[in-house]
Amino acid sequence: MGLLSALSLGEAVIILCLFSAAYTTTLVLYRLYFHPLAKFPGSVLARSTFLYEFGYTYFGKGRYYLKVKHMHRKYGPVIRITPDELHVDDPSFFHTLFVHHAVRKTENYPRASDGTGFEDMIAISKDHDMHRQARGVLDPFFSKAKLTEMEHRVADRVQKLCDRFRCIRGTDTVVNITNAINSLTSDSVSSLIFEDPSDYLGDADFNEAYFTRLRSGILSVPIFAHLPWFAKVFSTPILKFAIEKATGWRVWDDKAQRQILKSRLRPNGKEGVRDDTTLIEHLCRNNVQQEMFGGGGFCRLALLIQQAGTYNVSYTLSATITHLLLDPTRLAILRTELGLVFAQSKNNIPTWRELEKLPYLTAIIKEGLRLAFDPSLLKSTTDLAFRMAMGAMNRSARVSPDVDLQYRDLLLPKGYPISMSSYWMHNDPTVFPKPHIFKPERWFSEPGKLKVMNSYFVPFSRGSRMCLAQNFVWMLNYHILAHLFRAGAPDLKLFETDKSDVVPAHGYLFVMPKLSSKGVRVTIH
Ligand code: HEM
Repeated sequence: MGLLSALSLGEAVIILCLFSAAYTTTLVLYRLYFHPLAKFPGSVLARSTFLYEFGYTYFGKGRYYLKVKHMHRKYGPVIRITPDELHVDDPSFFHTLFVHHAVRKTENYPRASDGTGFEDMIAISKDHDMHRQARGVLDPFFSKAKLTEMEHRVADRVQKLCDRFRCIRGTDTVVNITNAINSLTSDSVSSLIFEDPSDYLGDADFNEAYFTRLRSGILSVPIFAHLPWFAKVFSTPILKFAIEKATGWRVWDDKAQRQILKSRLRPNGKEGVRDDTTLIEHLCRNNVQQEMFGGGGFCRLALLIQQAGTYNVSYTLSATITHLLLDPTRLAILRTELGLVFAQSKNNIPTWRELEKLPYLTAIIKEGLRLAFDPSLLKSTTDLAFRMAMGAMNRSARVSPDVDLQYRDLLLPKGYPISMSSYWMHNDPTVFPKPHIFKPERWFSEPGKLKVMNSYFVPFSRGSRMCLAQNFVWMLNYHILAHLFRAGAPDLKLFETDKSDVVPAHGYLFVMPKLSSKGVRVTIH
């Protein structure tokens, strides 16, 4: 106190600056020369500061994935892309990194959740053993068998979407398909979790405002991720209340609270078993402790699952639909295939099981998940080399807590995140010739080639932390595409939409097309 009061303001500022400079220099030197990852190559800025990643993600509008690829070209297949993280650019390592729990323990990298609003969960759970327990109770609910029992919930909503299209048919109304599919997906996911699900499909504009906010939320993730104090300010109770009021996100919490009460009040024996069971009821009946999902319990879990994948589904499907609408020849092949199955199925409504036997439809869905686009949209061949297929542009990281991982002659130390990007695998021209072309027929290759393609096809990741809802995503894809393109379905025509509205261009938390895109829009005839 005595020393401080003896200093003038100017002197105090100088001392503070000197102290900060000394601290920063020491930290940078430590990161460059003494850190356990110091021997791994990469640009000096990437190895010494997180600002490099922030700059390319925020100011570069989600283009760090391109910079990372550039660094690989210069420094080799294993590089250090932040002070804490290694990145591998070699598909042969994917199945070593993303492993099943029987192979070894896998933890999540907490920084990957920073800025998403789910920092407390780090997807389902950071810790390996906690994660195993949680997936142990969640996986049965998302199994193919269980989803087949709940299939009518998705089929009914697809029907509702088609009915709405029929009502609009012949008018000049422009429909935003991206928002419509977002609504369909949100309502379908909601129907798995709550007895009182959302009804965005009933909104005149398919709840455009909600999804616009979701999109701007995705764009602001880098700010919240890199400035944690900023996120803390926003999570103060008053601001939280204001944000929840403004965004309407509170609605899921309220629904979850009500659902927990309802489910807990039901008898636990056989008489409590119901056909229209929900995820929350499933957890209550299995006496799962809420703490398994962190301090927020079932409510946080419900919110996570509700929001985890709707954006991905609507982006992928909007792109697939665009490719088909721009390609009458392929669309005709699909329509012929669908005609047969609709004619032969009970009540002219095929089931998921029947639809997944259709080879062309299946190839279209796979190609949509791999997602390609037209190279003529790009200005230069350099662009072409970089922007070809979707996959997760944003990398995905795993931590091996107990054992070092071997990559060729390198030992990748345990306890540090190692990441990879499926984007480059889906985009490998040696496996997917002309990867920029949307070509479902590529999935009819001879068995040897197909085996390699399938091992490079990882839209849902692999191993113990792969997507919880991949079966659900397949089911949704089958129903939506089959009903939109069956004979007699309303005819969709693209409105002021071209491939640039679906070309992956920005690698934020989720992949985004050009930021000026208004989504895929159609008129209905
Ligand atoms: C096209 C659609 C989708 C794609 C491509 C996709 C892809 C993925 C991927 C790659 C992961 C692993 C992330 C990582 O490595 O850290 C993942 C995890 C996850 N996904 Fe999806 N997803 C989709 C849709 C959905 C939907 C609709 C839901 C919810 C109903 C969902 C729920 C989850 C959850 C909860 C996790 C975390 C799993 C865990 O930590 O164990 N996803 N997803």
